[in-house]
Amino acid sequence: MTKTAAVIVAAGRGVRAGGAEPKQWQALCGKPVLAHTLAAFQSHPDIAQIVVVLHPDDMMRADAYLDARTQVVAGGPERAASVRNGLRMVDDATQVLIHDVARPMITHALISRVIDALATTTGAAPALAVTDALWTGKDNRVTGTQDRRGLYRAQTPQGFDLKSIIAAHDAHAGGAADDVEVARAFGLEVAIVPGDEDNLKITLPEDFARAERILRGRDGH
Ligand SMILES: Nc1ccn([C@@H]2O[C@H](COP(=O)(O)OP(=O)(O)OP(=O)(O)O)[C@@H](O)[C@H]2O)c(=O)n1
Ligand SMILES: C[C@](O)(CO)[C@H](O)COP(=O)(O)O
Repeated sequence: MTKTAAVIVAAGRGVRAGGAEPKQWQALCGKPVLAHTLAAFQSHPDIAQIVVVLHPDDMMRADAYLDARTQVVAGGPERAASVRNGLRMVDDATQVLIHDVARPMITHALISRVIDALATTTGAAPALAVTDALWTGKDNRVTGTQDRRGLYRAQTPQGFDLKSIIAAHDAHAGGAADDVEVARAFGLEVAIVPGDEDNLKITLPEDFARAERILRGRDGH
């Protein structure tokens, strides 16, 4: 029987976002970013287990947002190490969705799209095709243009057969931009799932206001 776990990576320090504390602990419509992200997975009917990967300094900060299916583990010095630590805690699933805590606008529809895609492939991840012209630049001057055809903006959750992605991470030395990079280096096939423009990664200070606008729109405000 197929069972799905989620690994929520939340061990970063959110340097680019600024603020008095790491972005995952900053408020979004009155609740920490982490609370929004966790709630989306905890309320999804097909998620059997959740592992939250926290910075060692934050190990007690998530207690108020945990439920019976949610466990905490310490992360590592880069995202890939945090993912590995999270994967090691998964013990009640055959496949796993790996998601950035910094993407709190995740919806059940997108979670379900990734889960459904895993029925026919070892990897599946959401992305949006690049629709703008692409340049290279230096010192605020355009230095060239790039062909956008075949380029995508990757999102999370990135889903995989659990044993396959564990083997891929065990075989992958060093960091990686995402888990699709690790999976493909190991030879795994990864299907592209339609992403969601609202599934932004809170990275810069201005992203909080955009996320709040989306949240308020969902609540009909
Ligand atoms: N050692 C790390 C680094 C990042 N992450 C997580 O990976 C996700 C995507 O990373 P990013 O947006 O870069 O978050 P930060 O590393 O916190 O941001 P910054 O690079 O601005 O410090 C985030 O949910 C972050 O918490 C993690 O779990 N462990
Ligand atoms: C995993 C990711 O969100 C996919 O777009 C992205 O690679 C994270 O990048 P970051 O530099 O760790 O923010």
